Amino acid sequence: MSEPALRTTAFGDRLTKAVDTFGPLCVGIDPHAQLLEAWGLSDDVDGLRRFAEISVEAFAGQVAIVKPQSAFFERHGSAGVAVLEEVLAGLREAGTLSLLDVKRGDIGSTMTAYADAYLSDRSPLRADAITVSPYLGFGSLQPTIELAQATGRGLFVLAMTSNPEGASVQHAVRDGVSVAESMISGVAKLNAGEPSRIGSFGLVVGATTGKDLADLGLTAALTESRAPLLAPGVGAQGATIEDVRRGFGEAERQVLPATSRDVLSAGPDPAALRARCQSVVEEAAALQR
Ligand SMILES: O=C(O)c1cc(=O)[nH]c(=O)n1[C@@H]1O[C@H](COP(=O)(O)O)[C@@H](O)[C@H]1O
Repeated sequence: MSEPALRTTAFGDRLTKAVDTFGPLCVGIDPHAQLLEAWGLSDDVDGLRRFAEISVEAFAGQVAIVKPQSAFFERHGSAGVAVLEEVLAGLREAGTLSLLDVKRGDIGSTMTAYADAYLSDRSPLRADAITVSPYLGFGSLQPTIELAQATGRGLFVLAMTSNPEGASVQHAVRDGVSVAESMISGVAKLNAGEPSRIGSFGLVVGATTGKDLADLGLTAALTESRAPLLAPGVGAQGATIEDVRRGFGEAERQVLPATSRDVLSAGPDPAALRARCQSVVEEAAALQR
């Protein structure tokens, strides 16, 4: 499939507007088996669909961006993936930005197919942005970069992940440059030509990594990259918004703190989910001051 060069409003521009309107929070839709049970739902496609409907109803129009995690839909097979399509369509209809968390990474020719799957205007699984893994080499992301640019979509490139195992790869140094820093430089180049405060190409930098950012001397590079910084790990993984403020230094204004279980555990009542979400939105507003 080849895509016509469509140039719509860049993702970075749309994200900047969404953050200005709703504040910087990203809420995840992660239908864990335990959460389905806690919400009184069955661990099957019917339970998944109800969970997804309630989540979209609760979060659309409340936060800057919503991040469905593909794995929790895929574990229900093709019918689960159909529910993921419904989530993405529901967010689109509500005018809420979607970030599909799929962490794709493969050789370039296969990345072309992943780009078609998630970033093409024709795909039923299209999202405003996706997460990608650059650990087959930053250059392997090129097909997704090109299609994102053509269709006004975005990518979030894994740089410093929130899990403790990530450091063994991401802190490794070659020719005086850490792997994480080389990912930041790659993204900075992509954002250089974009006019808005933040670019369309983001980085994933776990909220749990604050001390490492200082130790590796990365906060200035993060700021200069103009990348939106997805910072998962707030809540269930132990990080707080205050940790983000301390750890990201001057880059804090680019941070989208991300949380899934911490907010979802307030369900299934949509009003309770919205209330929990709003309390994190208020906390996260401190990052923009
Ligand atoms: O790309 C991500 O979103 C991500 C990157 C990372 O470094 N750590 C991380 O936890 N995530 C995702 O963020 C979500 C975190 O969920 P909670 O721990 O429930 O808030 C999950 O969907 C993870 O897959």
